[in-house]
Amino acid sequence: MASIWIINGLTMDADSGELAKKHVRIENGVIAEWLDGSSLPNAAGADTIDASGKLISAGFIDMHVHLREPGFEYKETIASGTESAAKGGFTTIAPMPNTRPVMDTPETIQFVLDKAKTEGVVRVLPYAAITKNELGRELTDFPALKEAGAIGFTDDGVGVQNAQMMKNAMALAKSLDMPIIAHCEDDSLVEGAAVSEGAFARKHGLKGIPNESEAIHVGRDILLSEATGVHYHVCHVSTEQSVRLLRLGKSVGVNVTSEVCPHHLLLSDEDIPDSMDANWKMNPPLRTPKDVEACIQGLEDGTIDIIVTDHAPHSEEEKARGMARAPFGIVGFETAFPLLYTKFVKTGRWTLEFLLAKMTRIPAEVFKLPYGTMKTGAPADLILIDLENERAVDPANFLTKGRNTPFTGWKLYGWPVLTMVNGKVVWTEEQGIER
Ligand SMILES: NC(=O)N[C@@H](CC(=O)O)C(=O)O
Ligand SMILES: [Zn+2]
Repeated sequence: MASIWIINGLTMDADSGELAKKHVRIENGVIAEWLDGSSLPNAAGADTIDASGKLISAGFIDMHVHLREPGFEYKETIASGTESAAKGGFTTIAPMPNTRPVMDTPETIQFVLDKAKTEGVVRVLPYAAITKNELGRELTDFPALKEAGAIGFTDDGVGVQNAQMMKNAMALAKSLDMPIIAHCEDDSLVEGAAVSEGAFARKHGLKGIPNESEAIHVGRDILLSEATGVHYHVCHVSTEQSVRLLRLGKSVGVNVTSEVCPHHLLLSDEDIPDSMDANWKMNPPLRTPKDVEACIQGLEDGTIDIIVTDHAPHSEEEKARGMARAPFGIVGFETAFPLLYTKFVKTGRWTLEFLLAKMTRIPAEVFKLPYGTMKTGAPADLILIDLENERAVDPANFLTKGRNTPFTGWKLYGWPVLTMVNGKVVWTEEQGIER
């Protein structure tokens, strides 16, 4: 592999918070050298990428995504999902096991890893199910799944309803030094509701999903994590009560981490249009403005560790079934960074450094991954971002098969323009996907 220079890019200095011009050399897929931007390097014989005016960041890491393959290829494939991730600036993604068949055997994990290698364009680190077929009845073969390459265990899409089952899973995961990742939802409190308890449900006379349905599992599992010592990670936090319990758990030293999605930081149930458009239906649902603010503050004070998209593509036909009958979920890769950059960084509430850390360095730390860093010697997972130009979200341009987003038409800044994984350019705004 020839060496590559990315010249004249802007990097964020973590200490000063200033953007500084830098050049970076990539050798054999690894970050080899950073040079001060004052004079151009001698790049004879190397490929050169001019990053003038663009931000250089470590590629984003998304620890909660749905690639739908095997089984739901009409919604997404490993090819289309990783292309969408690349366009969104994500270089490492962790797909959930709620596929068909469920990723609950070494063979399914191997299938996903093989497909990702041959057809994917970004790094794919799969989770395996906690219970067979995600039915909550019988644990999967944790040692064999770890051996096959699963990076953690989760029944995402559903909560593990039985506390003893969860405790057994945690004890076993702990013995293998593996994390448990939990979709927190007590089914007995939900009963088929499509939206959160709150203003929208009241206005339309709908049964609502209560906040406790999430927080009860968070509280239960923090106690079980304390009892077993396992690294316990809470999926898509959406309620003020969950944030409170996480804060308490962390304050007494429980090994608990958590994640939040852009939509739970930007939208409340009061934003759902009266048309009942199912592109506003996801699980957990959009909660009250008070919950949104609690999630933002939880992220800001470190109670919530990282940002994930919960990219959950569905077909247009499925989403056209209406609020009551459409499946839960919205796409996320191609809007995540521009949304958060525009709404939190450009408005002055967050620093750019804070947002980047929540999408790169901290997810790598939480899941002990050697990515999310621009240090020399690290894999060259690098992205370039245009912070200057405003563009409206247009699902017609998405690389995901999903068109299910509530953010259509939002005018945003911070669009990625180039994505490199292991030193290979896999996507550019100009050329599209490069395999
Ligand atoms: N988040 C969603 O609304 N849907 C996810 C499942 C999940 O992450 O819980 C899906 O698989 O569609
Ligand atoms: Zn989930």
